[in-house]
Amino acid sequence: MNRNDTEPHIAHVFRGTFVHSTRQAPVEILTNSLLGVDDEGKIAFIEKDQDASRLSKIWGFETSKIKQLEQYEFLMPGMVDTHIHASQYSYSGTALDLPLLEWLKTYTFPVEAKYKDLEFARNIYTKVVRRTLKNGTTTACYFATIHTDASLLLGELADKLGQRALVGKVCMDCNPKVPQYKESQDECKKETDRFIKELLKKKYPNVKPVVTPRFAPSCSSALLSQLGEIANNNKLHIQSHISENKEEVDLVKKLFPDCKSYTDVYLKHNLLTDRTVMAHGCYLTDEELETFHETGSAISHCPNSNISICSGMLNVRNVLNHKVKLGLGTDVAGGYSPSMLDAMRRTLDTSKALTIQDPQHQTLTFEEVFRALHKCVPSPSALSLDDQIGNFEVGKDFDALHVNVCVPDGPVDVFPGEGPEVILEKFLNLGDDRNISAVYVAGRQVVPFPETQLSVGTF
Ligand SMILES: O=c1[nH]c(=O)c2nc[nH]c2[nH]1
Ligand SMILES: [Zn+2]
Repeated sequence: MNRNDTEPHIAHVFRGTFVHSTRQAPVEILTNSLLGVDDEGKIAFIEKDQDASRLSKIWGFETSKIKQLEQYEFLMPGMVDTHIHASQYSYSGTALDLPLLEWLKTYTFPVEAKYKDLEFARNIYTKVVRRTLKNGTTTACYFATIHTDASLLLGELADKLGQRALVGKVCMDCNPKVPQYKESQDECKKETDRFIKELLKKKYPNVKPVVTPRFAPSCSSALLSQLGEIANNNKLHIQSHISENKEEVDLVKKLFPDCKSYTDVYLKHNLLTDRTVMAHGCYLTDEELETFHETGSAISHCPNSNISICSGMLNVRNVLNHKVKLGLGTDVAGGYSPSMLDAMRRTLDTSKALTIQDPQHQTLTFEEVFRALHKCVPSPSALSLDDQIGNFEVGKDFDALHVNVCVPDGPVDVFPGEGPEVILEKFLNLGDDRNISAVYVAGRQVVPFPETQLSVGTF
């Protein structure tokens, strides 16, 4: 068959093992298969077929260009961090000794205030995008700070380094404990409008704005309403925090006495939509989870943070039983690790801790958590990007990790007779960035970093 010049051409063909989630199965492993990516970065074919010459004729590629994956190598979809504070990356791994509200006042707000300085912002934002990409995060849902220009810079860096991202300029007009770190309601509205307009004007293919009220305690009711209106008028994503710790839940009750729950605060301000991602949710009641289900809003489970600053333990099984969309988040820097593999492990640990407390609790399986790593079907994904990413279906963007479980001096040992299921489980439980040989976003190889990007910032 002759292919028309206007049709996409094949940019990459891989042969070997591909692991992903489908509507039917949380883990599907295809061995001895071929996966082709076109020059628009989309998956052109994935076939369990040794007949490369037939496919090469149909698609017009040379079989000599096929990249062969070896015994301990596989491709899996890129991981999606549904909640990460790019602005807190500089102190990740430290400052984990206070509960949420004290932690915000003591560590977080003073650091975030520094992002007025664009050179400071450039250095940290470059590092967080690179670190997360290297660890296999192909999509990140970022909180920046209240500063519009630094938030735009984060979008520019994600685009340049090749990460898919939702970027949020943080909105907060109440901060009695650190009053110098906030804006007026009017500034929040104007700056959010400017942020959205300028970011969209850049036409970055994979970087979009997300409307970001920090959380109910730092926003007036008037600001929440305005942000709901902006998000709904422009069909934008929304991100915030909800029910992370008990003191915060009590504070919200006092601040919003007319709302029957924390969820009701966001519902009343039109902030719960099928493009909303709320982080934590440890103390949501069944009734609140029903509201999440009805509105199509998602929860970002951030287990490292939940444990590190002693916030609580989200019962993910209960969330799934309510058919609420669920993603995983690192929540750097309340969570100390920027790695989504860590988020997966902490998710399993928390689920097991809940089973220790209550043997009736149905522990999550590693397969279920694997699905949550890249937000796949059956329910629309936490970030509602399912038609575009999440697995290796034909037509989706090729966001993928090339994993090699057996690298010299790596963290994983393999033994004879171990098949792809074992190799996958070992990578998920024991692997790290040394096992991620390459990262692709929309077909573009973004890790290893190109030589031109090897030098980073000044400090
Ligand atoms: O873990 C968190 N990190 C934050 O920065 C934050 N702000 C409000 N609530 C929060 N929770
Ligand atoms: Zn957070």
